Amino acid sequence: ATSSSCYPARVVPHPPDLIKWVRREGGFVHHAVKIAEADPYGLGLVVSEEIPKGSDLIALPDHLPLRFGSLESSGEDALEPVLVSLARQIPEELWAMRLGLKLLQERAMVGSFWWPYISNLPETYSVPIFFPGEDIKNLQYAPLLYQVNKRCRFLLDFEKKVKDALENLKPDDHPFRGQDVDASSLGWAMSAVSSRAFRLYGKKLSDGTHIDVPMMLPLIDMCNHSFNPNAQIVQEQDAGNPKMLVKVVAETQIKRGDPLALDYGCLNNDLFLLDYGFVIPSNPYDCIELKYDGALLDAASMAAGVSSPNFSSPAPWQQQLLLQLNLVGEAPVLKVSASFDFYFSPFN
Ligand SMILES: C[S@@+](CC[C@H](N)C(=O)[O-])C[C@H]1O[C@@H](n2cnc3c(N)ncnc32)[C@H](O)[C@@H]1O
Repeated sequence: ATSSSCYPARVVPHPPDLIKWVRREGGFVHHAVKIAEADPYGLGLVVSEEIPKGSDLIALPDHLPLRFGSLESSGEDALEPVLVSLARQIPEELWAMRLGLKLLQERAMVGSFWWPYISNLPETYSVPIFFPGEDIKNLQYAPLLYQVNKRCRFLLDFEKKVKDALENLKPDDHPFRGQDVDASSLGWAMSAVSSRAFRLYGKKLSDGTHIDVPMMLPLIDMCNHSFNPNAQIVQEQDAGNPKMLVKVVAETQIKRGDPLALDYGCLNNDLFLLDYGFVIPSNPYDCIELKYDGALLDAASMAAGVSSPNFSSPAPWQQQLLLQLNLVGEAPVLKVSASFDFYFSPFN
């Protein structure tokens, strides 16, 4: 993923100017903020003059973020029943697919309000669900392979559910305007969301709290990631106006020509690769999961020519040590952070 540095094609070859669209829709974009090629990260935002710390860089009024909407709502923002029923079949951990359904619906709709945004999205994503089979195998690391396979299986199953749900619908009731939706378009939508959406405060509840809502933030999502960001997302509520304004504010002074960078979160490289299609060299949040699998270790030892390895029936003192190291027992997984020097050999 780190080596896939080519400029990503967009949904259409010459999409409309996103900055103009945001301004026309009542948003604010600092005059020095520009979209530019940010090799090797695709497109990005850069500044054309020095910007002081604390300056507003972008502000989006409440109607610009793309959200899924409430599954329970029956008001004017009510979703089509078929979309609600499909969304309910998506496991919580794959929340990106839910918002992905809305994205596909808007992509299929002629004259969609979000077309200027959607047409600027990358046409393809470098996430592992799109890797050729051989490359998936070459990931080698079991916990990551498990997640990739789970996502691929989900997409194939979900394709069938979507096709069944749409089979006998009248054209007017069809959420994707009669367009075919398959595992590949579902994967595109899920990846577009997982690599670009932010979880922000949704509407205020009656008890004053907010629920987290994933949303796609036009233009703001052109910012690439850094663990040393120079910008951050801020949500503001005007007095007397329940609607939220989502802003990007300069967290440091930004020099002319610098890219704008947001921190996507304290994620390990598995999550970066699965959701965003890139990894961070020397990621301080990276970790690996170890699991003691006696049978597998015996097989590997025999293949390596070790005589009577006996990993699957450790002596009581060895069993005790394995328990202490959390390598066997109730939760037999040991997470090891990449930032620590690690040396482990239970039988030495
Ligand atoms: C929210 S989008 C940012 C805009 C994106 N570069 C574009 O062309 O539309 C996130 C995507 O940008 C790229 N990206 C962002 N930060 C990166 C980084 N630090 N290293 C490599 N790729 C990065 C990855 O392709 C990621 O999925």
